Amino acid sequence: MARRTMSLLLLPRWSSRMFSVELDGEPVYFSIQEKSRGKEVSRVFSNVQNNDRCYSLLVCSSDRVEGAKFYAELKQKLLREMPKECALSPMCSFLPNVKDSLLKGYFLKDTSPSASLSERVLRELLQHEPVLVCSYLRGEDGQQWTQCLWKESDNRAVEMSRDFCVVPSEAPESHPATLNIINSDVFYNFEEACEVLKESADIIPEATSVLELLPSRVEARSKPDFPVIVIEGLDATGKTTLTESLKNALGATLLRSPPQCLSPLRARFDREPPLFRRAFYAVGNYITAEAIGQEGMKTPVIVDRFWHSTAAYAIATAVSGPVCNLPAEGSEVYRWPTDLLQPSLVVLLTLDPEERKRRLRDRGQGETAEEQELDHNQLFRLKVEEAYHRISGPACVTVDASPPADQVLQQVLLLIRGKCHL
Ligand SMILES: Nc1ncnc2c1ncn2[C@@H]1O[C@H](COP(=O)(O)OP(=O)(O)OP(=O)(O)O)[C@@H](O)[C@H]1O
Ligand SMILES: Nc1ccn([C@@H]2O[C@H](COP(=O)(O)O)[C@@H](O)[C@H]2O)c(=O)n1
Repeated sequence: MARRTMSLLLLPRWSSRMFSVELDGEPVYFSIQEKSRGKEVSRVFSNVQNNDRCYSLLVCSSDRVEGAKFYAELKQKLLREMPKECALSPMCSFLPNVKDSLLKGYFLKDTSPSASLSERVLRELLQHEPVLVCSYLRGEDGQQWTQCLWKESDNRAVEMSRDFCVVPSEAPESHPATLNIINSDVFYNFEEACEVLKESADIIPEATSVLELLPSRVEARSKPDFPVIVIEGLDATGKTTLTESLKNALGATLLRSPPQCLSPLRARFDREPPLFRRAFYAVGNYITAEAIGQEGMKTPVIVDRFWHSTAAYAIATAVSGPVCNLPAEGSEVYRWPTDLLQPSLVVLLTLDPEERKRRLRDRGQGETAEEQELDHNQLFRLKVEEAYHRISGPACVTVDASPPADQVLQQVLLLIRGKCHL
């Protein structure tokens, strides 16, 4: 019932929506108009042959947990049930500059001989799942495409609503994913991240175990007496090596985020869709912050990954395409959470990609799916690094991690002594 309410609510602004289909990893934008102006064909349809059929499916649930879970399952469901000749491209729809207006889904190009199977699958999805379904029809001139939003009637049959013409569109000012980053991919206070875990407890029982480990609320603590130094960087840039050496050199306490107590639950959340995975890492920072608050009264504290990692990986994953698609420097998505302890210094270790790969190979350990993505996808790696640089309050200080380990240590000790008077 919630799904239908949402669909109807969307319709009044349906014609103001923009659409984006990922072609070769790049978003291609189009919008819809009541009357066709000009004959320009959207690039989305440039390779569609006469007998091919195109559809779009957008997940629209008023319940974010249900929506996130269903979106994650949808691809497998479509691959399983649609004709094997049906190609899927990620797509989304959004109202330009309207926060939280992003709907994610798939664009389908079906080249199978008959429409019957795909239309049956889509009809069933429309009736039972939180989705909007559209089909695209080629105009009589063979050029212009129209978009028809499907709707249910009497709980069964599928009718088409009024058609709109598809027109190519310029890229919006900011990548559409930016509209939904706050509180879906990145959480800017403890309560918001906890709320996701509470809402997801029915479908992810481990969320309850995480909640039990959390402080009941985040207390406004006074700053620790000793400096707190965070070491950040992509995997295999030398964080573990450096943090261990710093611990010994400074007589410091070494902590990490996520903290040890979350280790048994980590693999479970790494398999979950971004909403849940990011909330898990977000609350991990608050557990580590509690420990920093206590240990920082006794010794300097070194922290292996903290907030910069949580936000940078989340933003880089949410935003598709090249680095220029990231939210601009100064965007609110790069701000530090209001209630999270601020370190005295954040050091970002950077490394030439080839050397990083060599160290990964030499280490010979397994990689997480996200780490494999870093290896295979140069764009993703660049986006993570750029997002690291753009996060503020505190900003990170970059250190070249390519010299031998003892030289990197000396370089960072110099920085610490300069900044933290140790
Ligand atoms: N400065 C250095 N020069 C050469 N090799 C290094 C240097 N620092 C670390 N290494 C080696 O590179 C590999 C990766 O280092 P390390 O495990 O410290 O990275 P990491 O950033 O903690 O990785 P991850 O985030 O994946 O845990 C290790 O085999 C380590 O011995
Ligand atoms: N504070 C953190 C720490 C880590 N992450 C996520 O974990 C992955 C990298 O961690 P490794 O321990 O394998 O180096 C990466 O996928 C980050 O998304 C995080 O979000 N926040």
